[in-house]
Order: sequence, then structure tokens, then C-alpha cells
Amino acid sequence: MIQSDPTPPVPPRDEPAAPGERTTPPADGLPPASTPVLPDAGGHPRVGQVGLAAKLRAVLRVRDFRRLWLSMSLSSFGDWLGLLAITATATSLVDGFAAANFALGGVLLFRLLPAIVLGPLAGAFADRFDRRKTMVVTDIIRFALFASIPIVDELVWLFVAQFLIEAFSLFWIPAKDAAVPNMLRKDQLEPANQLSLVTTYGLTPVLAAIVFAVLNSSDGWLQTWLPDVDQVDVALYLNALTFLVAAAVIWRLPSISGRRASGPDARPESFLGSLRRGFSFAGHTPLVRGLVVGITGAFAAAGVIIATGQAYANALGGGDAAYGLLFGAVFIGLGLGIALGPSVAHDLARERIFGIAIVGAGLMVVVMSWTSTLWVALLLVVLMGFFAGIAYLAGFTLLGTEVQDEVRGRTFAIVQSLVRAALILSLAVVPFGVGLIGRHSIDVGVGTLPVTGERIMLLAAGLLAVGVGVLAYRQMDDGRPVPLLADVLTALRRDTTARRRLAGGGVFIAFEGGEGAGKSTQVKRLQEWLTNEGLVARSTFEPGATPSGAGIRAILLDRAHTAIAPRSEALLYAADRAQHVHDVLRPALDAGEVVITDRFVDSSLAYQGAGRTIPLDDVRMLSRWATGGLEPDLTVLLDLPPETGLARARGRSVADRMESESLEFHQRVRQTFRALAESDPDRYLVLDATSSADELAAAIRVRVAGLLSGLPLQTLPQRDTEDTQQRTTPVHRHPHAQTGSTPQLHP
Ligand SMILES: Nc1ncnc2c1ncn2[C@@H]1O[C@H](COP(=O)(O)OP(=O)(O)O)[C@@H](O)[C@H]1O
Ligand SMILES: Cc1cn([C@H]2C[C@H](O)[C@@H](COP(=O)(O)OP(=O)(O)O)O2)c(=O)[nH]c1=O
Repeated sequence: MIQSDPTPPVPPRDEPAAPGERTTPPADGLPPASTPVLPDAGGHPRVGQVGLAAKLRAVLRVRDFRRLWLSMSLSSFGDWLGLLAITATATSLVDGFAAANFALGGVLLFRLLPAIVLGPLAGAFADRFDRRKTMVVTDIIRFALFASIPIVDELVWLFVAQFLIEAFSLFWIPAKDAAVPNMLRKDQLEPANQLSLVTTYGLTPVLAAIVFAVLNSSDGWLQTWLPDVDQVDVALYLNALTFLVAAAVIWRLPSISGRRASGPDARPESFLGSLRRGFSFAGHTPLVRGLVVGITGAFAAAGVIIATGQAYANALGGGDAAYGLLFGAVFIGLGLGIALGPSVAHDLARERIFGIAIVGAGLMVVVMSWTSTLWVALLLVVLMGFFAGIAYLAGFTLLGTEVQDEVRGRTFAIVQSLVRAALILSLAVVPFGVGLIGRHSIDVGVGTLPVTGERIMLLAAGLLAVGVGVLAYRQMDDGRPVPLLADVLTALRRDTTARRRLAGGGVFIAFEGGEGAGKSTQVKRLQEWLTNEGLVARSTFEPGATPSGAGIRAILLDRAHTAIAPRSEALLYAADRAQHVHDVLRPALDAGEVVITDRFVDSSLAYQGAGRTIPLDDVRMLSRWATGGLEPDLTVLLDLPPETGLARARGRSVADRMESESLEFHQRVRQTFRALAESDPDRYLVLDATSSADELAAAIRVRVAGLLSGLPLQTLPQRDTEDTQQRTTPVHRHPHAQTGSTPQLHP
């Protein structure tokens, strides 16, 4: 995590909600239900499925982000339409092929140039002034500038307007980029970025191209409707209008300003000072330094690929058609990487993915540079795009999640300046390189190897990407103890147990089920068996396993407390759990023990979620926060009709506050436990708890033996310690214990 030294911590992300609208980010994946989660009509559980679509829906349910995204999409559409129209205008304002090309190059150059000088200034601006006002003002100015182009109708003004538009965009972009992370939860930033990138580079350019084509079809509706108006002008006016609409939308989104809305900045820092501090932050924070190096290097390589594309397509013998195909393949790859990357990478650290993906993209380019078959080249280009998409998304998301609000605008701005500088530089230098090297071929015995300028340049670009990828990886990965290959493989296999083991951790088993299902009985038997088998095993329970938790338990189960509100009940269970994780579970797991708990998060989902009908989203979010994301490696669900369980429990003691709930309440609880288990069958062992205690214990032993086999857990040296009193011993390495391979278990 990045601490930008002199600045205070970031305030909570949640902005105040407008009445009647949901602005608090919902937990991803779960239904927005105020109803309990039960299997749907087809018997399929609706819980636990955290697909991309569900994540995107959850992100779009955040009202402010949704509005910002809509206005961004509109501006992006306008921008692409404007780019098409402006290039058309530029080429139509001059005569002759060379002049047209010059005009085109001029337009593009003028779009990239301002960033290099103005970018960092704009970032400091975004961090210093009210972001919402910055965005509204720049949108209105851009509206006026775009509208002025067809009115003035001069090539020189076109260039000047372009330059100015780009300059003002530079103030808008970091303000927007820096504002988005404040609207969403940290874990929602990745899907939000996926959405924005796909919209900006996938949907709106296509839409703009279609609209532009329709506007330009000479016998189209426009001709009959407005015979005197030039179509290109219409595109420019439309574009201008999108900025006006965006300004109006953003004006109504106070959460963009965040705490800056509270008036002029009280910080004594000068503008220059804040600029300097932005650079120093980027230069001295390893993670940001890694990101900056990686992104800049990758874009320099991208510039080389763009500059050599045409020549490379010719070398493949395909000409313009091949160029078109290669171009399309890049976008297909990028789209796939952005859409699928996160689900492929799963819980692999984004800091690691970033460097690895750049290296992957670089390797593809290296191979590509020596390919002479078109379809192989196409495949490699798709793969390159795929890796690049993953890297872009990871990098962008890390900038949002790991950089504090105070310096985020400047950091985004520095990156965008460097990216543009890198692009311009490689676009300018590469053609010379290609010309200097010329075209040769080397005889290598079995055949001739083409050594041409564009191939050498591509090779250099690939090597550059590999180099910056490695460099970025090294910068960002300091101190991670887990070996890379094992990290990647277990992440791809979704193997959480192996992942915890890699980090030197133990195994975590939870027992769940209704009242009187036999949890305590089975927890005790399992712990005794594991201890007899020579492992350090600890049993524990919720609620009330810690000293402060015992107080919470007393409040929760006392029948005299009839007026505990559902939300307060949920918070009390979460508070007990947070203490339990902190005092007992984490330390024991870190010490390599097998930890068995009687009840965990699922109990809250079932009792507070379905039982009390608090939205499951909320309960899950609360639990995730309380546990810091700790999940059992195995959950044993002892499933029993509530009538039976309650009767057993009554035989044991007087009914407590929860046990005294209605039968219907307990039936909802049971259904939810079952739905949770069905949604993730690999992680659950569901047993019919009407079986005898012996049968249940045997089934549990078989499953646990399979789970533990081969893991390096804490073991007892001999059977000297029949220590089944683990529940009360403090967590530390067992005095005689050693970490070794789990002995052969005898279930
Ligand atoms: N498989 C079983 N069949 C019948 N009774 C059982 C079984 N397992 C436990 N019991 C009894 O049921 C009661 C509740 O068991 P317990 O383990 O305390 O359940 P829980 O912890 O789930 O509330 C106890 O009296 C226990 O002896
Ligand atoms: C852990 C947990 C327990 N509970 C309830 C379930 C139980 O009725 C009660 C106490 O749990 P517990 O002591 O396990 O009771 P029993 O062993 O008799 O089942 O707390 C929740 O409602 N939410 C939770 O998150």
C-alpha cells in the first residue's frame, strides 16, 4: 500500500446518498435482494455467482458513477466523431496528396503535443482545485472550440482549435480519472475500468464511424432534410453538443468534488511545490515508479508497432488488406484482455500481473518480428493485444486503488504525458531507423532470414517491452515471498488452500448448520482426531471465543434483549467475528495450524441475511470487511430439518434468544445454508445430520484427510502431547511442534 508521506489518509469513499437513491456501492455478485436468497425456480442457487455481468451491474447501480459513465460515453462518441470530421476537414481544406497527408499528420501531432508540456500542470490542477468545476469549465470551453471550427472554416484555426481542445482535455482527464475511485469501492474499480475502456475503445468509435458514414451518405436523409448544411459540419456541431450535455450532467454530480467542495484549499503548498511533489511522489514510490516505467515503455513499443505496421504487413505479402486485418486483431486482443483478464488472473496480485503481462506482450512481438506467415502473425497480434489489455487494465486500476486521492490527479497526468511523449518519439524515430537498416537477408543454411528495418525495429520493440516488464515487476513486487510460478499456477487453478500454504499458512475449516445440528460434537471429534494424528489442530467457535467476544455473545443470546434491531445484531456478530479473526484465526493460520471453527460468515448470511431479511449484499460486505477476506478452505454443512435440531437443542439447555425464533425463521436459515453450499460445491461438504454422530465423523475425516494430504502443516513430534485443550491455549508455535509434511492420516 502506498503512503504518500506528508498527506493524511484518504477519507472514506462513500459519499452521502441522495434520498431514495442507492449510491452506496452494493456488494458485487449477490442479488440486490431484500428477500432472502433461495434457490430460484429452476433450483439453481442465486448466491455466490460473481460473474463479470453481475459486477458490471453492481457498478452501474452506483448512481453517480452511472451518470459520469453515461456522460463520458457521450463525450467519447463525440470525440471519435470529431476526430473523423476533423481529419476529413483538414484534408478537404488543402489540395494535393502530399498536402493532405501533411494536414493529417499535423492534426494528429497537434493532438499529442500539448500533453507533454501541459500534462503535469493539468494534474496539479486536478489535485488542487474542485474537480467538478474543472470538468464543467473545460467541457464548456471544448464545446465552444468545436463549434468554432466549422464557423471559422480555416486550416490554421483548425490546428489552433485542436491544440486548445487537447490542452483543455488534459485538465478534464486527470480530474475525471482521479474522481472515479472516490465514487466506488476499491474492488469495484476494476470492473468500472473494464466498462470505461470497452466503451471508449470498443463501442463509441464503432458507433461514431457508423454515424459519420450515415451523415456522409450523399443521398441520405440529411440531404433532403438540410440541403445547405455540410455533413462534416454537422458532425462537428454534434460533437460540440456532446460536451455541453456532459457539462450539464457533471454539474449535477457533487460527489466528483468530494471534500474539495468545502472551499478553497487550505494547504499552504504553492502550485510549483505541488507540481514538484507530484514528480517526487511518482519517482520515489516503487509501485508508482514501476507503473510509470511499465506503461511508458509499453506505449513506446506500441508506437514502434504502429509505425512499422504498414511495412510489416507488406513484408507478410498482404498489403493493405493484411494491414487492416492486423489492425483489427490488435483491438480484438485488447478487448479480450480487458474483458477476460481479471477472471483468468483471479486473485493473483495486480502488481504481479502488470509486469508479467507486459513481458508476455513483448515476447509475442519478438516472435512476431520473425514470422513470415500471415495467420501466425495474426494469432500473435491477438495474443499481444490480450496481454496488453490485461496490463493496461491492471495498471490503470492500480493507479486508482493504490494512489491516494491527494496525488492521484498528478500521477495520472504524469503517466498520460509520458505515454504521449513515448508515442510521438517512437512514431518520429522509427521511420528513420527502418530506412537506415534497409532490407537484407542472411543465409542461415536451411534458408534465408529476412533482416529488414521493420523487423529489426519490431524485435527491438519486443525486447524493450520485455525489459520494462521485468523492470516494472521488480519495482512493484518487493518483498513478496511467494515464488512466481507457483503463485501463477495456483491462481489459475483457483486453489485457495494451496495459495494459503504458499504464504506459509495453515488450513481453515468451518462447521455450519442450524441449532442442534451436531456442530459442537463434530468439531470436537475432528480436532481430537487430528491431534491424535500428530497435527496441531485448534477448535474455536462464534460468537464469543475471545474475551471481548464473550461480552458480545452475552448481549446477543440473552432472551431479555428483545429489542435488538436487525442491523445492530448484524454489526454485533460482525464485531465478534473481526475480533475472532484478529485474535485467534489469523495468528493460528499464520502459524500453520489446522483451525476448526464452529460457525463463521455463512451463519451471518443465513441468520441475519435470510432470517432477519437484511439484504445479503450488505451482510456479505460487512462480513468481508470484518474478516479482511478470510474464507474457509472447507465448510462442513450439517443439514437438518429445524424441528429436529431445535428439539435436540432443547434437550441440551433452555432456548436462547436466537433459538426462540419461529420455525419459519429457522427454515429460511436452513434454505440459505443449502443455497450457499450449492453455489460453491467444491468448498462445501454437505452432510445429512440425521445420521449418527459416528457416521458423520467418519465422513468428515475422509474429506479432511484428502484436504490435508501433503500440506506442510505444524506437526507434533510424537504422540506425547494429547493436548486437546487447544481452545484455551494462546496462539504460538507449539513448543514441540515443527513444520513438516503432514503425516499419513487414518480416516
Ligand atoms: N448425529 C447426532 N444424532 C443425534 N443427536 C446428536 C447428534 N450429534 C449431536 N447430537 C446431540 O444433539 C445435541 C446438539 O448437538 P451439538 O453438537 O451441541 O449441536 P450444535 O453445536 O450444532 O448446536 C446434543 O445433545 C448432542 O448430544
Ligand atoms: C456466528 C453467528 C451465530 N448466529 C446465531 C446462531 C445461533 O443461534 C447463535 C449462537 O450460536 P451457537 O453458540 O453456535 O449456538 P448453537 O451451538 O446452539 O447452534 O448465534 C447468528 O445469528 N449469526 C452469526 O453470525
